[in-house]
Amino acid sequence: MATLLRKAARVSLSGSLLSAGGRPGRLYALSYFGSNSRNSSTSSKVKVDLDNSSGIAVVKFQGPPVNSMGMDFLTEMAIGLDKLELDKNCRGIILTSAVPKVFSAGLDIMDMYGKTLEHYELFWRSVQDLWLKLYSSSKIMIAAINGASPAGGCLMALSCDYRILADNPRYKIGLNEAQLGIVAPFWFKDSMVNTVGYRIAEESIQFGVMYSPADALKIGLVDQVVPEDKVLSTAKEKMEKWFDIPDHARQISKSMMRKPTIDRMLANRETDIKNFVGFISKDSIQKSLEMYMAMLKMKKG
Ligand SMILES: CCCCCCCCCCCCC/C=C/C(=O)SCCNC(=O)CCNC(=O)[C@H](O)C(C)(C)COP(=O)(O)OP(=O)(O)OC[C@H]1O[C@@H](n2cnc3c(N)ncnc32)[C@H](O)[C@@H]1OP(=O)(O)O
Repeated sequence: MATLLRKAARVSLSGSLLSAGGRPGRLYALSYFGSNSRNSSTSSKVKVDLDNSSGIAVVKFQGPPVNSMGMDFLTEMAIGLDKLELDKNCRGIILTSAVPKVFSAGLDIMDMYGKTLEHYELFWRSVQDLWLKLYSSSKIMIAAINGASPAGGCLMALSCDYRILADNPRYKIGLNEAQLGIVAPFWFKDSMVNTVGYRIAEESIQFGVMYSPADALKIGLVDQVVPEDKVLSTAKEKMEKWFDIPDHARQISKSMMRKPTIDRMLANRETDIKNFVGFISKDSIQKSLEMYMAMLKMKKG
C-alpha cells in the first residue's frame, strides 16, 4: 500500500505551489538532461546534480569568494529550479555551498550600488522571482548550511522546508539588513516570522541579529546543528524521511501553509519594486552601502 501511494505520489502533482495554489503556473521551454541515473548541469555560479535513483537533487552554490547573489547567480538559480520543478524524477532539493566557510553572503551589494534605476528594478524583480520559486517549490527543500548565511543567504535558507547548520561558531545566520542601514523587505520579514514567530522576528530584524548555530537552534531559525562534515549526509538522511510522506499530501499541505505569504507578495510585487528602487537609490542609502563595503574591505587588511 505504501509503495502504491508512493508511486501515485510520484506521478501526481507537478509544477510549483504557484500552480497548485490555483494560479496558472509558468511553462518554460527547457531542454532536459536525459535519462541517465545521474544528471548534472554546471553553470558558472550554480551546479545542479540530480540523482535519479534517489530522487534527490543537490544544488551547490559555487560563486567564490562569497556566493553573493548577483544577476548571474539569480538567473542560473532560477533556470536550475525551473528544470527541477518540471522533472518528475526529482522529489527533493538540497541547497548547499561549494565555497568554504560561506553558504551565501546574500544579495550582491555591487548590484545595489551606483547603478541605474532600470538596473535596480530588474535586479529586484529577479530577487523576488528567485524567492517565489524557492518558497513555492512543490519539491521538498532542505538547506544544508555549511557556512555564514547573512541576509539574502538566510532568506534562501528560510525558504526551505528544513534547515541544517554546521556546528561552527563562525557560521552566523540571520537577517542583518538593519546593520547595513537598509531594511529587510516585508517578504523577508514574513519568511522569518513564519519560521521563528512574531516576537523573536521583531527583535531579530530590528537589531539585524546574526545568530551563532547554538542560538539559531534555540530560536528555531534552524532545525538541526551537526558537525561540519555531516551537513550534507544529514540532509540526505533527513530527505529520505520526508520521502515517506506521499508527495500529493505533502504538497497540498505545504501550499496551504505558504499560499497566504506567496499571495501577499504577488499582490504587492510592483509596489515592492517601487519601494526598493526609491529606497536604494537615495543618496543616504548609497552612502551607507559604500561605508559598509569599505568596512568589509578594512576588516581584511
Ligand atoms: C514603505 C516601506 C519602505 C521600505 C522599503 C524597503 C526596500 C528594501 C530595501 C533594501 C533591501 C535589501 C535587502 C538586502 C539583502 C542582502 O542580502 S544585502 C547583503 C548583506 N550581506 C552581508 O552583509 C554580508 C557581508 N559579508 C560578510 O559578512 C562576509 O563577507 C562573509 C560572508 C561573512 C564572508 O567573510 P570572509 O570569508 O571573511 O570574506 P570577506 O573578506 O568579508 O569577503 C570577500 C570579498 O567578498 C566581498 N563581499 C562580501 N559580501 C558581499 C556581498 N554581499 N556583496 C558583494 N560583495 C561582497 C567582500 O567585500 C570581499 O571583497 P574583496 O575585498 O574585493 O575581496
